[in-house]
Amino acid sequence: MFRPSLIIRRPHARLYQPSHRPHLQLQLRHAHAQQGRPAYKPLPPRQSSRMTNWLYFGALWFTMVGVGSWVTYYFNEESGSKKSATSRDTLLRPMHFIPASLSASEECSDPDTRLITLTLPPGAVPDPKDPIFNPIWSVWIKDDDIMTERPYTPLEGIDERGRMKFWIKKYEKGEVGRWLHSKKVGNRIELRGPLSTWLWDDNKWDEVVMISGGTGITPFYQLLHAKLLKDPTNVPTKTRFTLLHSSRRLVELPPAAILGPLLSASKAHPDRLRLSLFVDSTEGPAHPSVGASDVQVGRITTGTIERALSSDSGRSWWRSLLGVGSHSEPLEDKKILFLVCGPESMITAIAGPYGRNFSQGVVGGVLGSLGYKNHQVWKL
Ligand SMILES: Cc1cc2nc3c(=O)[nH]c(=O)nc-3n(C[C@H](O)[C@H](O)[C@H](O)COP(=O)(O)OP(=O)(O)OC[C@H]3O[C@@H](n4cnc5c(N)ncnc54)[C@H](O)[C@@H]3O)c2cc1C
Repeated sequence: MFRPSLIIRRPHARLYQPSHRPHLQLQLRHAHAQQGRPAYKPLPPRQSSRMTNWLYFGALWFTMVGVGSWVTYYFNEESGSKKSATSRDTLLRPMHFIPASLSASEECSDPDTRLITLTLPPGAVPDPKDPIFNPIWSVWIKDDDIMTERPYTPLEGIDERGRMKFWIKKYEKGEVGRWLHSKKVGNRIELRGPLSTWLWDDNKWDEVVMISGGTGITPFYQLLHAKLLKDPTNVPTKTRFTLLHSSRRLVELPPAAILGPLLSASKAHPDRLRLSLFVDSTEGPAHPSVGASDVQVGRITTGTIERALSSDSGRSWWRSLLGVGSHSEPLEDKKILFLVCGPESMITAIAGPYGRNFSQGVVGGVLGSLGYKNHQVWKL
């Protein structure tokens, strides 16, 4: 997901794909002009008398006034519907950029990342209950300076006031991430969306295991926020979630705004959510809300997946997940899904490389060695 090869560089022409509506309006005007032509056709010559002339000019006058009134009325009505069509166009939509305002930009313990909040203008806020906002989705944010766009994941979706919060990383030579970090509160940022990243089904999986690295946690946080964190009293799915997240150092772990709710939910509902954090090393600057005792040191391997799934479980959950000691159901029939998102090297180590042309490729890496098949693994 965060591999540079997935960065979609669209031709500029597509960024400015004009609305089809002005074109339609032009067509309508043109059509009416053509329809109007016969009204100006010279009438056939007649035998005239004074009375006939009066009747003739009277009828012509009424016709012209009538046609004129109709045309005026029609175009006024048209412009009314055009107005509402235009305002509908300002809703957040995939085909049109709309202006949002940067309403917050907060530093994180990792100086390469920021929590950025963008707010849509009131007329642009879509209905958050629209199924199109079913997790997992993202928006394209446009860097106005170089006319380049990148997808980013609203952590908590979109609220009724049009706010979307993002955890965004900047790269040393990266374009849009650095540009976003440089923006100040009040600045205008253009975006379009939603872009459905991956479709979720409340009833499809018994277990969903998410494995992320760095900002690859954002789609998983979005999913968990929608299904568990937002309203723990009304959880629409029976799926049990496990999140295994790794960062290089403590300081690079996600900010408290992300880890706090996850840690609380995993403590309050261990039967619904398990969370394990991994770092390469505990040396270096501290993280404000996570200490060395809260993390495991090392990469995610076969052993760490097994251990994470079995940790504090007296109910042998991991045994059924991994098929250990269970002969009743073949592993590939289990309703378990692994979602993997992060740097390409991590995705390859956990689930094998992507295939050609952005296809999923076969399952390899740790999950391949555990026996999981393509329908049980998705590389975001
Ligand atoms: C669906 C989806 C959702 C996403 N959500 C998020 C999110 O919520 N948060 C987030 O931070 N990211 C997210 N991303 C990643 C994001 O879209 C960008 O890919 C990322 O921010 C990098 O973009 P950039 O323009 O800053 O860097 P780019 O300019 O694209 O550069 C990316 C990398 O390539 C390197 N690079 C750049 N130019 C060169 C060069 N000339 N030679 C060699 N190397 C170079 C950079 O140093 C950097 O390491 C998401 C991606 C997808 C596909």
